[in-house]
Amino acid sequence: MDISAVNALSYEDFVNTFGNVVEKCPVITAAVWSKRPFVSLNALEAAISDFIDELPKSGKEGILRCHPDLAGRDLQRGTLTRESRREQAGAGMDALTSGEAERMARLNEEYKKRFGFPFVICARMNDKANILLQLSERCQNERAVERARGIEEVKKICRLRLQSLLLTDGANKL
Ligand SMILES: NC(=O)N[C@H]1NC(=O)NC1=O
Repeated sequence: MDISAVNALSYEDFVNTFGNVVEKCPVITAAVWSKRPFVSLNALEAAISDFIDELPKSGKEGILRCHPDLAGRDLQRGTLTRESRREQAGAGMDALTSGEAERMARLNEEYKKRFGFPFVICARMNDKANILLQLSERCQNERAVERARGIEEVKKICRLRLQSLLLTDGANKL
């Protein structure tokens, strides 16, 4: 799908296609539809990024709270979104040893208790060892630092999801 095809989409098709580029936040996609026409993939990405940046702290934290834990309950129950399932599997989150799984669960809980939102990291840009290391290190940060850091990671996840849709299988859907 090229950018002119994206610009020609009705809001229904636009939200159906891009509604999960920010995990479980289709309202962001629905909002940026009105910013068409986009000159490029980068422009669409920038519109999403600007929308997120303009949100108050509570909105940014709300976006983080829409993300499933890594190797958490949704993965175990098979209730992850398709995108998240692929990302988590790619980083080996579905194949942790029992020791790694226990450590991940303990650190995820510690992180959520400290900040009130989950640890978010772009799984496609990290491996298992690095995710565990980052999780333990980032537990030590201040809330404002982690809010900003988590949002940076959301934007990386968004970019890779947009690229997957525009450069590969998205083209076959329209
Ligand atoms: N919690 C968290 O980081 N979740 C995710 N990261 C990612 O790349 N996909 C996710 O679902």
